[in-house]
Amino acid sequence: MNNLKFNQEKPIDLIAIGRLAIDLNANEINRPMEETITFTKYVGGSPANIAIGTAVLGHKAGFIGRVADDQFGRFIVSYLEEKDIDTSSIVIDQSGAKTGLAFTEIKSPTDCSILMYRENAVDLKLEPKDIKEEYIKQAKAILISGTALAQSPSREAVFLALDFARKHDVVVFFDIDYRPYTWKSTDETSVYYNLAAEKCDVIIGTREEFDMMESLTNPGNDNDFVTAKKWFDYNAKIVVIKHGKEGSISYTKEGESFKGRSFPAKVVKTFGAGDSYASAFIYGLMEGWNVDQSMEFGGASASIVISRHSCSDAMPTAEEVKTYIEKCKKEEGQSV
Ligand SMILES: Nc1ncnc2c1ncn2[C@@H]1O[C@H](COP(=O)(O)OP(=O)(O)OP(=O)(O)O)[C@@H](O)[C@H]1O
Ligand SMILES: O=C(O)C[C@@H](O)[C@H](O)C(=O)CO
Repeated sequence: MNNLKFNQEKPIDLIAIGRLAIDLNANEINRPMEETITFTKYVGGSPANIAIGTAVLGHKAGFIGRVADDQFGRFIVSYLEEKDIDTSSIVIDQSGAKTGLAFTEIKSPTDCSILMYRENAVDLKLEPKDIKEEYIKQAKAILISGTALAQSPSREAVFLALDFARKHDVVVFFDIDYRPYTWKSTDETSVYYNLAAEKCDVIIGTREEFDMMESLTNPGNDNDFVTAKKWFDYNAKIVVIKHGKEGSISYTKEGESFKGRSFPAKVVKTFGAGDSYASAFIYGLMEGWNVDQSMEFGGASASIVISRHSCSDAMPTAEEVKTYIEKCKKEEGQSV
């Protein structure tokens, strides 16, 4: 059991809101992008990855976002539909805005970076009129992703979605998803992230992302408990701080804390860990599992995805994750 209350009468498990983009992952890995010749195209964008992860795990996902009226936009919508994700609230944008491109550089399994082409990005053209109250009302939970707060009108659209979620008994997950290249200043980032976080039930971020959020209000703090405690005075029930290979730590409003382990991984690339962790963690919570069981599921999913070339295309089924956990525990001599 956990401390979240999902309304089981709602037909959609999780609606993700925000970035639908394209990943172009280098095929010639373990070298700088200057030496890369070919790339493989995948659907990308953190909230898109999380929605895809949710669907592959076996839950019903939906999406609110905008795509460009071009080949990339059609590829994205088609891929989501193949995963049985509801695309009825994806708007085909006619402004000429372009799909965000993430060129990924895999210099080594531990030295990866992303070259972002996000000029006039279509995902940030999301408008309040794209947010349908009747659609959000159908979800047990929504996921907002911090990058969608970076510019208007996307920013206002997200805050409207938050208001509808709070009005209709919809649990709100906030993946901080801080991508500096999308913001003008850290002060602006910190202010808007804090305003959004006040309305959320579960906040997930890395230590560095929380440092950014606290840069104005509690500069220099690196204490995870101090970070988490602040949000329980608002709507938060669970706060998760991710620590890469070291795993994760969570705190609950009731005063519990849990350490999430990481799992062995034959790392191909590091990115994708956060999105796969989030989708599997949310899956566990929606299944009614304990917070620590859900964290374990998230950690195992992450170790699978970083061992594969893609993010979205690499998302595992619930059976794959469970089997991997059992395999690791057996090899570690633990009772399964
Ligand atoms: N090298 C690794 N080996 C095993 N598990 C890992 C590794 N890196 C990350 N993880 C798992 O993934 C979770 C999330 O990773 P991380 O803390 O890097 O989040 P993130 O920075 O949001 O990820 P991303 O790189 O996708 O942005 C960790 O808590 C851990 O469980
Ligand atoms: O979220 C992004 O814009 C980048 C993603 O598309 C990419 O898959 C990644 O970095 C996932 O963590």
